[in-house]
Amino acid sequence: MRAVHFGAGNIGRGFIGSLLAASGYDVVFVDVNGQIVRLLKERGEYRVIVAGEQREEQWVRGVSALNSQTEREQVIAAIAAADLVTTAVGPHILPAIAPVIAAGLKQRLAARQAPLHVIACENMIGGTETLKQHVFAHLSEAEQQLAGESVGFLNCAVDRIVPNQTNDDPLAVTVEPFFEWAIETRNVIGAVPPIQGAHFVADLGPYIERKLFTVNTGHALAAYLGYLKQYETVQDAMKDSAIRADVEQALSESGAVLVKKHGWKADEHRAYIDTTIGRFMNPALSDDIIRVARSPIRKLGPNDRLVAPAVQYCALFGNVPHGLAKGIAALLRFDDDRDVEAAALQQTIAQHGIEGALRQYAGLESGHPLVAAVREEYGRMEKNKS
Ligand SMILES: NC(=O)c1ccc[n+]([C@@H]2O[C@H](COP(=O)([O-])OP(=O)(O)OC[C@H]3O[C@@H](n4cnc5c(N)ncnc54)[C@H](O)[C@@H]3O)[C@@H](O)[C@H]2O)c1
Ligand SMILES: O=P(O)(O)OC[C@@H](O)[C@@H](O)[C@H](O)[C@H](O)CO
Repeated sequence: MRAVHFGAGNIGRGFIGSLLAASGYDVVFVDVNGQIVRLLKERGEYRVIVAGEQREEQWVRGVSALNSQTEREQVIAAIAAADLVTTAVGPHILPAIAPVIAAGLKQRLAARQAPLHVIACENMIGGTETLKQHVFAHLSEAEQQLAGESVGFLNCAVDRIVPNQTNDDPLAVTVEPFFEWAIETRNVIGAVPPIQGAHFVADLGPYIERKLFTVNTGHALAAYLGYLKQYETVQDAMKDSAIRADVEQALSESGAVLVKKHGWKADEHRAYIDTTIGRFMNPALSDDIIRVARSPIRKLGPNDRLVAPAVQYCALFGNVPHGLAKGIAALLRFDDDRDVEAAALQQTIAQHGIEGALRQYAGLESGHPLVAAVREEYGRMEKNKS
């Protein structure tokens, strides 16, 4: 079995590539990072360090790599011969990789009709569906029809905390022990792709929302509130009892939405929240706040981790979730100049106020009750810097 994986970064090497190799796939990583591609080619293996109560090392073997900028034809040929194409590049990169995936599909469709599955492992609702739309924009109607018969685009929810790496070996990747990969079977063509440890589900909706509105919501609160108090890592921020209480409150609010909307059992969801908070506090990891806070405009999106559960909470319960509102306010205060989205967000706020930013990026009109709550929290942060 052959898999082509776009994005040999933290989650690509630390989770997807490692699980696919363990499942028996020959994994070809595709990346634009020349050093990582060269080392993967030279060595054909790398180390995953699982950092929990014990430290465990696993070797991922039999992998290779291609540079999508300089080896485009080889990437196309690899896709044409693959059983599985996966991505972990970041939502904003999906349009950039769509042309080469489309070219691979064209070559494949001309030669054979064996099923191919495509899975985008990005933190977003409908990530693979979004990738499909970008890919289909590069195919003719006839090609789209053919692709519809043999290419299954499967949405998924992917969960494993993989921080920015500080190992001496640039290929080694330190990860947490926990992982969960829920893959929707709705668009499977033929048999589900054999992936060890993946959880195949008929309807991904409850799983992606549980993951995004718990793990990523809590992470966002810890990062944005931690940034305001000048902590460097999520682990340090979570040791601050006030931040931890704020994370807890926001997760109780998003949890109320998830339990009511999807029928997750309240006690089981409570256990899921507790596990999540334990993961944020894992003393064997050091996760930079700047990584978790990255791309605040994306994270302010109407379907993303803060605004979506907050708006749904307002609609379901008729009042405002103040913990989530505080998270949104803290996001609006994120002004680290190493992050291009943070700079653009601060420029929008300077020109149009936080109401303008909430309208433009979150789709929230000024009359929405959440806006007043965010404004209040935002003002309080100005006074207290926390
Ligand atoms: N790190 C985590 O804890 C984690 C967990 C779950 C999901 N995710 C999601 O996975 C995705 C990747 O996150 P990450 O943390 O691994 O980021 P990362 O920056 O470590 O990895 C992204 C990789 O994509 C590569 N890339 C960029 N442009 C490319 C292109 N045009 N073609 C091929 N490769 C390209 C980069 O060089 C990099 O190696 C994001 O959507 C993120 O939300 C991350
Ligand atoms: O990757 P992002 O920018 O969407 O979110 C940052 C972190 O919350 C995220 O990478 C988590 O570590 C991950 O989603 C855990 O599964």
